[in-house]
Amino acid sequence: MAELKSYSAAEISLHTTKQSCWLSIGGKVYDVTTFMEEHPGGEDVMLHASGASVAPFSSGDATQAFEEVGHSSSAISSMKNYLIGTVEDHVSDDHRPPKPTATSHREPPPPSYSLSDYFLPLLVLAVASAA
Ligand code: HEM
Repeated sequence: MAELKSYSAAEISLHTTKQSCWLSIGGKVYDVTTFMEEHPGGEDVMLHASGASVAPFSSGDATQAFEEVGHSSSAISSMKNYLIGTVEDHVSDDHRPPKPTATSHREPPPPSYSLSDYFLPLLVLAVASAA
């Protein structure tokens, strides 16, 4: 597959009109200009989600808006038709910090044997052989 072009947030935010509407969803950039009219959710939601001026999505990131709708898997698979590139310097998964080494390096607890672990079977053996 050909390398996807990477776009800066500034460039993406220039495409927020009916004439040219780009959405940034999950670190990928989608040009939905031709799809807007057919979009079952309407054109306005797309314009809003792309809008650099809309407060909650000030970076023009439509990921949250897209996910909140709970789009069907067919909607998700149709997204590839509009894919034009990736977001430059994208921080994946809601700015998740780098993997904490403490949890990824958790060691299993050492096996602990108490005296009764040995004593009990021995006692059973002794009783059995005495019988
Ligand atoms: C490339 C991006 C997108 C594609 C391909 C897409 C596609 C679709 C499709 C196929 C549906 C019909 C229901 C379904 O199959 O889930 C739908 C519904 C909907 N979409 Fe999108 N969508 C996109 C982005 C967005 C964004 C950014 C929003 C912003 C909020 C949005 C809001 C909605 C809403 C509200 C509905 C529900 C309509 C209803 O059931 O009345 N969509 N979308």
